[in-house]
Amino acid sequence: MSSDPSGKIVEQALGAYKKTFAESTISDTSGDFPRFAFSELTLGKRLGEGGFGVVSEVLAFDISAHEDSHRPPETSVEVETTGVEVERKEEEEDPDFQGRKFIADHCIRNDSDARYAIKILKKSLVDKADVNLMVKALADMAVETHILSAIEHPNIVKLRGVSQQGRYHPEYFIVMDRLYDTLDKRLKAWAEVFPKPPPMPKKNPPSKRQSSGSTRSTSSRASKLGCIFGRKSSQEFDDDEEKEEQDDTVEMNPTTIESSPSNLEKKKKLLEERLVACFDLASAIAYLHERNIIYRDTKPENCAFDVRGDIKLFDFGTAKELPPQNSKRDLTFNLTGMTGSLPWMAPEVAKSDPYNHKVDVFSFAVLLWQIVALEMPFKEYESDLRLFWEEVHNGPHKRPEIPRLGWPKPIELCMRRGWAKEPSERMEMKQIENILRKEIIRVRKGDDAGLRHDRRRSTFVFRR
Ligand SMILES: Nc1ncnc2c1ncn2[C@@H]1O[C@H](COP(=O)(O)OP(=O)(O)OP(=O)(O)O)[C@@H](O)[C@H]1O
Ligand SMILES: [Mg+2]
Repeated sequence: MSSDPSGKIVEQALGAYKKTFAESTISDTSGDFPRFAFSELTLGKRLGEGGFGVVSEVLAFDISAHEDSHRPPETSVEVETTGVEVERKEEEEDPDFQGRKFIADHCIRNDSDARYAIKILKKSLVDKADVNLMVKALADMAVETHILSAIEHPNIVKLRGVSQQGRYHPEYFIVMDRLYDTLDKRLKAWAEVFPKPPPMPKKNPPSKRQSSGSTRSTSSRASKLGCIFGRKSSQEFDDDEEKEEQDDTVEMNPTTIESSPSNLEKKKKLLEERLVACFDLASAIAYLHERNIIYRDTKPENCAFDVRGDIKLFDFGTAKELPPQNSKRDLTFNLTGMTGSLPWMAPEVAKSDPYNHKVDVFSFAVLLWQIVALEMPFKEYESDLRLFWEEVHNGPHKRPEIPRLGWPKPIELCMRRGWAKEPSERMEMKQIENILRKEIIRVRKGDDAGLRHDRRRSTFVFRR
């Protein structure tokens, strides 16, 4: 990466960035974060890449060689000291030095794991010099920096530092916490714990569709989700453990192997783990909505687990701050259409109609279904996009299937009232968060430990 993008690209990217924060009430505090030159970083493994960005772990921040350029202008120290003491005193008092040192000193955990990662524009994108793509990529990075600098939630990735280069430089980067498995990877691992049984021979013709908003698919893991949420409801799952064990001895029943006492324990743990991930994400999105920010790209690829196993939302390039008048809920805005990823995208976004924060509720409801069902939503339309448009975004407004025997009613409610066609009929994320909290407490038989985000331990973020 060499030359600066042309003035025209910078101007357009700045324009797009400003549009995102037209009447902003959240301040960009990125100037308060420790700053680093790209040449100070020793990068390790490449952790992933998206449309614009590539993310790599940072093995070292070599701040010593560049410290001179960071030192503030000489200040007069009115005590008699030696030159070395003056220097040390200046360093100790300089918040920028302290922030940089803090990151440099903490960048490796337990002598081996990188604690931080950087996101920088993909070299191939910069080299391609496609004006429109570059504008979008630079604007996304600027938006992401602004939003991440202004928010703090235990389930949103933390910004730790920024690049010294200006925001519209191709070598601009942000430093954040290094995350591990993305949710899509974890979903596959969860699905493998209790593999999908072979399809049962059909005894009866399929019964009528049980509810509005179901898809065509009846085969799926979702239909046998009894084995994950309890056959009838998770309440009965809790109450009828013994009975269930006996029921499961039916010959050829594919759940036989899965329902030994130790497997029941495993299932419960897995259920709880997944519900906690859903609750944490709901809480993160509700937090954004309280600040008038819409996320617009909720999907498993944009969620990942940290070293402690807590889920985090990241990738804020497509987030948007709504104009303040949205305090009158359910006003809609003319925003960019087709933002996000199709299976989780609300119909109004797909159709480029005006929309508001309820688009995140739609996406979350589809994601909730995915985490419960351990299936890809709308996969039956994978090879027929036209049919997907016809049946999901238009016509019958089909939705993922909720099995006939049902999941816990509150969970079903979050799905049905989350992906309602009319945004005004969708619940608020806060309501969903509260429902999920109650559900976890119920599954844990009253234990509410760790479910108050405002009381959770959060790692220290160094700012001036
Ligand atoms: N903090 C992190 N720690 C570890 N891996 C990360 C982190 N942030 C992102 N990744 C990995 O890098 C990938 C790309 O990141 P991200 O989604 O932010 O980039 P993007 O170019 O903005 O993506 P998109 O095309 O989805 O908009 C992610 O899918 C994930 O695998
Ligand atoms: Mg992404």
